[in-house]
Amino acid sequence: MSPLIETRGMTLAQGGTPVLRHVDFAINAGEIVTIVGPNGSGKSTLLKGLIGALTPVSGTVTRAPDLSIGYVPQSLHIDPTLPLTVQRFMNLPRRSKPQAVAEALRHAGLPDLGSAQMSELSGGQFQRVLLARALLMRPNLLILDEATQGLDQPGSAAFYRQIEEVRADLGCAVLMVSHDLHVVMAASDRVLCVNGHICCEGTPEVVRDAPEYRALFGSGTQGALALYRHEHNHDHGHDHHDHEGHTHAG
Ligand SMILES: Nc1ncnc2c1ncn2[C@@H]1O[C@H](COP(=O)(O)OP(=O)(O)OP(=O)(O)O)[C@@H](O)[C@H]1O
Repeated sequence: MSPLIETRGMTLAQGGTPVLRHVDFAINAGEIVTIVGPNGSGKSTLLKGLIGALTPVSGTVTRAPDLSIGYVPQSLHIDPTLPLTVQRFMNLPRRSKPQAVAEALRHAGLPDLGSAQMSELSGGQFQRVLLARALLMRPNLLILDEATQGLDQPGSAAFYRQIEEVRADLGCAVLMVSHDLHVVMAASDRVLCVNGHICCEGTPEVVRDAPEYRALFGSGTQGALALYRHEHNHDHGHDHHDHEGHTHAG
C-alpha cells in the first residue's frame, strides 16, 4: 500500500530562509503520527509542506490520488453574541444531511448537542465540534494543529482518546502537532521530533528515550507517559503501538 503522503529530501523555507531541511517522511493509511518540537522548530511549516500550502525549495512530496484531508484548527473565534447552534455551525460552509451531521457528532463523542449554542460549549466540547466538522468530509487523513490548546491535561488526554476512537471507527490516519507531549505521544503510533530537521523519530517510548529528544525536552515526561499508558490500557484493553521504532542522529 502506498503512503498517503511521502516526502524525499524535502527542504522548506519561510521568508527565503530554509527552516526545515531534508525531510524524509511518510504517513500510511490508519497511522497516528505526532509531530513534537520546541517553538519555532518548524512543526507548522512541516504541515504546510505536507498539505501543499508551501512548495519545497528542494526535494519531493508525493500525495495519494485519493488523499482527503480533514483539518482541525487549534481554535476558532466565534463572536459570543452571535446566535449559532451546533447544528447550524456543522452546516457551514456546506450543508450536510442531518444524518451525516448526527453521525459525525457521535464519532466525535458528542451525541446530543445539535440544538446547543456554540457559545455555551465547554472548551472540550467546542474542540469536538471542530473535530466532527472535519469528519463530515470523510477524510482518510485527519490533521490537527495544536487542537487541545486551552484544554487542561485531563481534557487533552480525553480528546486524544477520542481521536484514537475515531481512528478505530473510521480507519483514517491522523497527523497532529501538539505541545501536550506526554498525552499526545502516548496516543501515537509514531512520533517525529522536529528541530529544523527531523532529529529523531519512532514509537513514543523510543523518542522519549532518544538523547536528541531529551536534549530538547529533558527526561521529565517519562512518569506521565507511563501513567497515561496505564489508564489507556484499562480503558481499551488493547495496544495499537506495535510499530518498530528507530532513531537517527541529527
Ligand atoms: N510567514 C513566515 N515568514 C517568515 N518566517 C516564518 C514564517 N512563518 C514561520 N516562520 C519562521 O519559520 C520558523 C519555523 O516556524 P513554525 O511556525 O513552523 O514553527 P513551529 O514549530 O510550528 O512553532 P510553534 O510551536 O511556536 O507554533 C520560525 O523561525 C519562524 O519564525
